[in-house]
Amino acid sequence: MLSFFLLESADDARPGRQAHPRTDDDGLDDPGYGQFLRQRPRRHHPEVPRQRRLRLRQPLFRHVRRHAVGRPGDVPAADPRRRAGDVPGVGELHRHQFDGDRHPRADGKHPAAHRAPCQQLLLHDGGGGREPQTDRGAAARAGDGRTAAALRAGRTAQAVAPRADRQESGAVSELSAHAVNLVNCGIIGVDSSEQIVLWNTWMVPRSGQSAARVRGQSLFDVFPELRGSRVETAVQAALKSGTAANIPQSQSSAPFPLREAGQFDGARIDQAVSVTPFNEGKERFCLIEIRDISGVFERERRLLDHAESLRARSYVDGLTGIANRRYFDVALDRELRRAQRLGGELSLLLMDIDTFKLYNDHFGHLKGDACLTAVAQALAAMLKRPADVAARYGGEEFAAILPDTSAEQARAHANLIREHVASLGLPQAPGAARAHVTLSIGLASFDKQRRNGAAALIDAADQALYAAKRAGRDQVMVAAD
Ligand SMILES: Nc1nc2c(ncn2[C@@H]2O[C@H](COP(=O)(O)OP(=O)(O)OP(=O)(O)O)[C@@H](O)[C@H]2O)c(=O)[nH]1
Repeated sequence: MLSFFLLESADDARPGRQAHPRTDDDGLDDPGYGQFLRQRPRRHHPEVPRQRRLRLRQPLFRHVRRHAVGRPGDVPAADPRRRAGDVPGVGELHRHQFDGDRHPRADGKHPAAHRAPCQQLLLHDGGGGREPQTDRGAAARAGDGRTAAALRAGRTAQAVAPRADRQESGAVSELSAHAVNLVNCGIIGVDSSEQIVLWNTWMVPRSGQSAARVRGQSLFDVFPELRGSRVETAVQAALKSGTAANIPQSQSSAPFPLREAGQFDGARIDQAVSVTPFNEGKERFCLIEIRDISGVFERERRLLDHAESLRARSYVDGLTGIANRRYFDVALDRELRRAQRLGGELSLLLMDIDTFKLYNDHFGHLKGDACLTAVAQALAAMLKRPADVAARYGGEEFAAILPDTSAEQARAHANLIREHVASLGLPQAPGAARAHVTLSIGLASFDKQRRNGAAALIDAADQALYAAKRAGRDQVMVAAD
């Protein structure tokens, strides 16, 4: 059952008050709507005692406009999170309805006797400024073959006749009108000449345009930027050949200049737009549905960011913060293929901290970890080219990939790295060959004939590293040809 609210604003109650345009709750100029509210109580309910009228202020106006459908005695039902007491005046509104139902009036008549003529459904007409259709025939008409005429007349608000008198088709039409204004998406109807005949309540605060302002105007005058767009093509195809279309997200995520309700200078909301033709009598119309999918986009973006950060983390060594073995493998493969393709040079360094077992045994594992991290950071700091890669190869072993670097250049750079690590002055354990932490480095370079794969290159660098160890540590050895 539909609900009927009897309303009067505090301003309206003042005698002799001059009617003047009022700004509606969306901050939009909507004189018709304000006037409708002001005039209604007196015109339609002269017999209701003044003291029983509600004195509504703006917050309640907003609430009622948003939650105008319910049953007598319901708490405002459109928003289940709200209860009657949440908005000042709403509880009163419902009490008022109860009172009207339960208690006899001063003149002894049961309120049911005066309720019928007072029945009004306050359904926002999108700022149309029209009187609601109070004649019972209007509801019925809107459901029959004259819907097209009703659309042209812009009847987005419809009257509710007493239920007993309602015709089935009229009731269906009323429900449709309510649904159009309650759905959580934008609905625009255009006729065969692309003029707007339907503009639901959702559109008003997001476009900054009331139904009264846009009704009868060309869609492309209201939104000039849509000219030449995929939306225009889709609307024309719908009107000319009856083809429905979804506007692909890839072409534009926000074709209509719509923003969060009430935010006229923020970013546009992301939109899913569909265009559907329909016929009414001999005339073809087109329905444009606009759904706000900003939330979906935002969630997608967050998921992508999360996936990206997981991927990045999966390539980082947890202890030292430089690339891990997994990344080293991927990078070496990529650089080798590049060198093979372009005939370029590529050198690989394998580095090992000398007598690190002694270090660990003397200072303990935690200090050992700190030493590994310091050496790793020193190594990374020495590799400045964007394509260079410093990685922890495993345990106390590190690797460096040096693209576009010959064996001779790599040897010089390896010595700089070794000296830099030595210069850190990290104290070694007693009994080590040096008083500070040092590196041994094995070097191998890409060779198209013999060392053209990752395994061969790593093996050659490894052998050079062990040669450096055998030769006394703290030195660079180049793999033999
Ligand atoms: N603290 C710490 N120690 C590690 C880690 N990974 C490997 N090590 C230690 O590194 C040491 C490597 O020792 P060895 O392989 O015998 O080689 P070394 O003592 O460095 O001697 P040379 O390589 O011949 O100079 C071992 O004691 C490992 O426990 C790590 O992540 N943290």
